[in-house]
Amino acid sequence: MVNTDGGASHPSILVCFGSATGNSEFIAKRIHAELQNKHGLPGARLLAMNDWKKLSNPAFEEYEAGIFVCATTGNGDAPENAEKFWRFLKRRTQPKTLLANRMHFAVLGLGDTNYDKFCHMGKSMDARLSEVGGRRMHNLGTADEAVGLEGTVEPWIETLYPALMKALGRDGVGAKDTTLASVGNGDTSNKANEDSTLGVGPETGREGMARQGEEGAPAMEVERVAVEGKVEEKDAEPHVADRVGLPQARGGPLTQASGAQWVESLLAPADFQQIREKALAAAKDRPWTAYTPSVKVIFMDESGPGAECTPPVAEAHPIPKRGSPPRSSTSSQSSLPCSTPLNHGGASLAPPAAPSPTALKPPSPFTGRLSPFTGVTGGGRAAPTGAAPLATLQAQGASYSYEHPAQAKVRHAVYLTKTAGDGHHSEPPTRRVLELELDTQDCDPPFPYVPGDAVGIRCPNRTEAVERVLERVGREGGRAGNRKSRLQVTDGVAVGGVLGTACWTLEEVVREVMDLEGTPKPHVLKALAAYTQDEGDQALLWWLGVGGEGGKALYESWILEQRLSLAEVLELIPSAAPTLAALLDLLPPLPARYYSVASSPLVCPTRLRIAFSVVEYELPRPGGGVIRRTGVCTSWMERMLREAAGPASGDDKCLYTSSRAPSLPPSLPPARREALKHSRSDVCSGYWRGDFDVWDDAEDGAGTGVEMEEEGIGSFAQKGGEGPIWLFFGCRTKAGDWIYREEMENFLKRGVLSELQTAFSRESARKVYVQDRMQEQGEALARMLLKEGAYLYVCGDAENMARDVHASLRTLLVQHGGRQEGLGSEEEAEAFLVELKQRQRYVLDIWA
Ligand SMILES: Cc1cc2nc3c(=O)[nH]c(=O)nc-3n(C[C@H](O)[C@H](O)[C@H](O)COP(=O)(O)O)c2cc1C
Repeated sequence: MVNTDGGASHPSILVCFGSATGNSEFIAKRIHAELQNKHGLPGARLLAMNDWKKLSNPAFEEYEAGIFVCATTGNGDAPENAEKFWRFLKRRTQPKTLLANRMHFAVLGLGDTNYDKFCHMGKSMDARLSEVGGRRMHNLGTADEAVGLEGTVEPWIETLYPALMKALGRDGVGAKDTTLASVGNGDTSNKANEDSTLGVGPETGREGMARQGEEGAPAMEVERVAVEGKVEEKDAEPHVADRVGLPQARGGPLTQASGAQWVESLLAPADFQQIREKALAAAKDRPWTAYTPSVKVIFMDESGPGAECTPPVAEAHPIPKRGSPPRSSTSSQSSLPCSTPLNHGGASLAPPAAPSPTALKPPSPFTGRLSPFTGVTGGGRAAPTGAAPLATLQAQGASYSYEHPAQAKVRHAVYLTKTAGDGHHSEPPTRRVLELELDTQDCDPPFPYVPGDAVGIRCPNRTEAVERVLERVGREGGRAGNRKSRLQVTDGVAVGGVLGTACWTLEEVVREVMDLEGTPKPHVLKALAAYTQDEGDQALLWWLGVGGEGGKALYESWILEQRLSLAEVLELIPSAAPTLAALLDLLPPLPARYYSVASSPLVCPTRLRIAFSVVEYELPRPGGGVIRRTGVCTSWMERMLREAAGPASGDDKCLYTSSRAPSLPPSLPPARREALKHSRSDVCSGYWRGDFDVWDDAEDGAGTGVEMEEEGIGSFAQKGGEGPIWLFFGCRTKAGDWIYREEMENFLKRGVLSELQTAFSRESARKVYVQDRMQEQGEALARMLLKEGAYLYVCGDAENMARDVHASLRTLLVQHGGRQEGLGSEEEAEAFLVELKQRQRYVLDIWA
């Protein structure tokens, strides 16, 4: 959380965020920095919405302008750091004159159209601010993560600034950035307020922004910053080597981007040449925009004051405790060595890309870091509604977070999928699912978790990416050329919270903190143009960054569709050499990747399991062929484990395991302990109450969809007698990726499961999915849902599986419920399903 008040008495502008996974926070930080550094508004205050009372002037209604960036989480809910504020704002007793027609406001909502209540918070907040007397200075923006946030966010921000300046009566004053000509639809009239009284304000979604772009002045036309070849040295700090402004375009022949092997497949050189020529033509006679980073990098001198700074391991990741944490039942068990009973169909290690043979090493610390999250994962993945893990965590007094992660050791890792070479199967595996057990025993305070939690793994950037960036920032000269140089960052925008006050080495910052793997946003490319020596490269980056006249289409087809990372862009554009300050300013922090917990704290509170697919996929390559891509974190985990494990030994099922003796926590009742010896599942805290479940595991993506299976079924088992439990499970092939098969069959045999329906999509000419199996069992399912009060849990892919399952449910309800149940049409069935969701009887844990 950012301490945002800075002591200024009556700042007039608030930039507030409500964010669960960091997107809104990052956007708000960027807006705040740009207001301060580019638009001459140093009084702007940045804060998480809940922190409004911490301001030196907590009378939020007295601020002249408020910019609200808010995500929607849960089932249309406010993120935790906005909840309090939202409760305050929507209080019925709030006077209609709360904002006294004084505060000008703008709301940017973040959401995902895979969810039912798309951008519900943004829309509601926009409407409510208007209801209580705020004056809307800019259209509501609704950014959709399903198609990429930047399509809405970038134009919304571009048009926000002129609208804000107009609202403050400062048109053009203090604006250093000449992109301010476009006013967008900054209607501050009362009409704008009237428009939003229905609860959904005038929107600026993707289409809305397109319209707005047509009306506003195109950015290309207004960027007129003359830089006549001068490289300005703006910062007087020793060792700060920020080059500001654009070097003189040299003309001369285009540099042919050779592209090292790791990006060679991304773009044919011939295409590249053509593209650069187009960009040059588009950029002809266009002036450039300077870029001024708002962060300052101070390289520490070994003998100077910096010698006292603390390296990040000790200082940047202390685990803060809030008072003395109360010992919960979970945490009290945390020092016990725990069981890892392994009795499932794990595959022997048959590495598709085995490392060079080495001896098996003893378990080593997991160099990634763990941070818990409120039931969410990156990439729009949701943990089940109803779980409140972070609250649990906080109740226990620990406050691990992205910035303060815990460290864990790997105790055990095994492939759950069978692979070619395991002695049983000659077919290559369709995919590899790895189960990993992490030991959090050394965490102080304990690292608690509950079923339904997701844990974030912070992994480093790929070595190639790190090397590329180090080489480029090294061109800045001075200490930026030395990867071991310690540095501190001040006025940091994006990564400030992660760096804290510790001094990191240059290499650490590049490897662990900046996101080099994400696709760079257009504004990043535009800024990069200012750090590029070659005329063709400059034109290309600028063209991609400003959009318009083909640049936007190129950005989509070349950067977005190929999912080029920043490091790959640098590889393809050899003359681009941004400074470290620029990168720290422009890039978001490397995000944690979230995985649902696949174990139960009651079996062992200090052993935490996750199961994930090693992400590998292909994208169509422009001009034919395919581009192979791999997931950053899952590949890293697999590689790390392989390196630790050494070569596969014939009958070794485990990729990696430790020698700890298994034992169960003594506090469990004897009967329960006995039961647990025979299964790896356990009870959970009341979340799973259901009667049947659907898990589909056939899709790509890092999640497996099965991770809560143990929890769910274990919970049902414990609750025994509440009703039958049906499980629909889908994957590609029975032999290849039916993970946890043994457990499922065991549950069936023991009567824990009443029905197990499997669907294998690649076993026959006709693809069979879980929804097909559900149709076959339509009558029973409709009866359970309509008459027997069944609960339904759907877990897995959001885009295809969850949608198809939903459609199937509608159909089977009409077919088997029909008129006598009041479900004569699909619309009526849909209304019934919506109600089921509201009652938490139809719960989704899905991800795109
Ligand atoms: C658990 C979870 C629940 C979500 N629920 C919704 C929702 O109900 N409606 C919506 O439009 N988006 C929903 N989203 C999508 C987020 O709003 C979207 O990913 C956004 O970019 C997150 O921004 P943040 O990182 O600032 O939290 C949900 C995402 C997660 C992870």
